[in-house]
Amino acid sequence: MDKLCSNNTSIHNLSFKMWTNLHAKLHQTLKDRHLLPKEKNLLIAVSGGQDSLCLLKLLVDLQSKWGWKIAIAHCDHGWISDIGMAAHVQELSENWGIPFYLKVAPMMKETEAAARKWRYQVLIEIAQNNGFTEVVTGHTLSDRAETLLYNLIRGAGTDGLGALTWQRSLTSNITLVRPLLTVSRWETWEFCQQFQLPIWEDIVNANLDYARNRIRQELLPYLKDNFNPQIETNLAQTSEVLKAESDYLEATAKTILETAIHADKTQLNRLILQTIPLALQRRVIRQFLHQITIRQLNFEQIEAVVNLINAPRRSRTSSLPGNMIAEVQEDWIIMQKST
Ligand SMILES: Nc1ncnc2c1ncn2[C@@H]1O[C@H](COP(=O)(O)OP(=O)(O)OP(=O)(O)O)[C@@H](O)[C@H]1O
Repeated sequence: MDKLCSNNTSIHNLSFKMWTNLHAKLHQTLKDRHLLPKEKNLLIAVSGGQDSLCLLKLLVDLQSKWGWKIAIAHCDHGWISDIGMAAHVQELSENWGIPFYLKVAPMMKETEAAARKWRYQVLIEIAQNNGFTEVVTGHTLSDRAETLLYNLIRGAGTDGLGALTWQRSLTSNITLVRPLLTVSRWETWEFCQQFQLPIWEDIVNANLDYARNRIRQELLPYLKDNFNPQIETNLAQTSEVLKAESDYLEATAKTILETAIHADKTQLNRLILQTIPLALQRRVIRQFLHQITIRQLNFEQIEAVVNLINAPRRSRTSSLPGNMIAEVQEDWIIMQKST
């Protein structure tokens, strides 16, 4: 279901146009990072929670300075816990006189991951069908810190630790933008209180069965109280640094892979790989294996192939996903089906 509602009646909440530190901070971030250029068509993803409401109010207040066209998108996952949420966001958009797009999931999404995947799909669809070039979300500095901890605990490498980025391409002409990555959840809450924004309390956020909620409500407060009051900011900054480093290493590895790979795409030249540092060897091997469609690799499997770079002739790995093995033949590491 796809629905557009627009209403240009009184914009009662928006008449209160006070300029706060958060307005100034966002305005400066947008100028410094060129995140949302002037005159763009912005589709703001609003769940109804404090972060996306804060984002919405800030962008609406900055709209006249930047000349954007703004609309709201809400995705209804069909969960019982979300009953009333879509109507709440729709009412807000009507009161504020902002065009509103609603998508309702045809079938209830069973997991958080499935819901997220569907959400991005439908946000792209709405943007594509209605000429929006930027999809904007309310992810905060606190989300960034939580994502870093979540991925660290799961054993992610540098790429996973720098996962939540300021922007990324959703399609060739639609960009996902997260302008609140230097704003904490505490700041968005205070802002919502100040402007009496009608926050929708998502009861799923209170469910401690979810690892993310335990990180937010138990682990981070513990680390804050017992280790470092600035932990959220520090983790978010670490994530920012790691993102730049992993981008650089990935791009360098890609260039090396292009010179080391054989024309038949199944062999890698060991002499070239022997001259580069271990950090790059691992990335070249991983990119190579991804290219030949071996994707779900664990640490040991990548290390087994990396070890072949300096191994004696005829060495080989044990079986890798996809029933493949890697074997040394002269100066080459060769991928083949295991027999
Ligand atoms: N049901 C929804 N409809 C529209 N936008 C949403 C919805 N849920 C979340 N969003 C957008 O995504 C942002 C992040 O929300 P949340 O942290 O709950 O999602 P997440 O699944 O953890 O994020 P990610 O997409 O990075 O995994 C919100 O600030 C909002 O902009």
